[in-house]
Amino acid sequence: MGGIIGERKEKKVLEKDVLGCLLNSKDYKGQVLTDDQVADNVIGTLFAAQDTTACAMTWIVKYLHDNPKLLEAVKAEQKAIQEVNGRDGNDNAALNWSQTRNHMPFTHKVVLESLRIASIISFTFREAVADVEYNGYLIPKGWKVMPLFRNIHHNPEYFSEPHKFDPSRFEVVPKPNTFMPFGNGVHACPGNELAKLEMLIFIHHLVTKFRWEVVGSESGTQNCPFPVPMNGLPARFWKQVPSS
Ligand code: HEM
Repeated sequence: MGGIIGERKEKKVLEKDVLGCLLNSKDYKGQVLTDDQVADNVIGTLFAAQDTTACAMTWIVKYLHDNPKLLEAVKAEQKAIQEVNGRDGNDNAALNWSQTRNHMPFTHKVVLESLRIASIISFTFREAVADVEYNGYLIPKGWKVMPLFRNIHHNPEYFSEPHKFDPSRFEVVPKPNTFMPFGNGVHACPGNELAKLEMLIFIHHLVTKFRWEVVGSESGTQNCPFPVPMNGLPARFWKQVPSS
């Protein structure tokens, strides 16, 4: 990273990508970020954005594989969209925004249920900025508090049969503060909508173009640091021949 600041002075760095924004950003005193701060932010974003979404997608592949009836329902929904896009004879017509927002209600519930069960980020930290009394306990100012999202997501009081993969439970909106795969409050995930969009697009292409078989998967979960199936999810994929 040694040369970035030097080069910044000579070249106008692109502003439209993440690295460009970081290299060009200035604080209220007009100070740019140091190379270490730029590197920290790039690594942080990769960690927060890429690994989380990749883990979520791994679980989606597993849950759909393990629940053939749900897979069929997702396929039906996605094939209907594919058919509409192929009507003009163009099999490769791209998905559009409205289709991802309005024509994937079941797939969307599959995404939410995957996020609930897998609880990719299972907890966060907050610091009490004032004394707080909660349920007869005093949390003194300055103490750290660790909300455990996974415990809330797996609490049968909020989600009946919490270990059952059941996307239909999202036909009813969960009670406030019981479903927080992207956290909550000022530090809630800014990539929330992007991540869900990526998952919908991924599922569309996965189920309309491929069939797959999980080979030799093991039960259990491994945290590296986000949860993935134990020893990964070895799978074989076949490209489907488009139906005439
Ligand atoms: C399935 C994918 C993802 C999950 C489950 C996830 C989950 C979370 C959670 C739980 C937090 C902590 C919120 C809190 O402490 O209240 C968080 C923070 C964050 N996420 Fe995500 N995230 C995902 C994808 C993304 C993507 C795609 C991006 C960026 C493109 C992103 C960027 C961030 C950033 C920058 C923060 C820190 C926010 C802050 O501290 O103010 N995440 N994410």
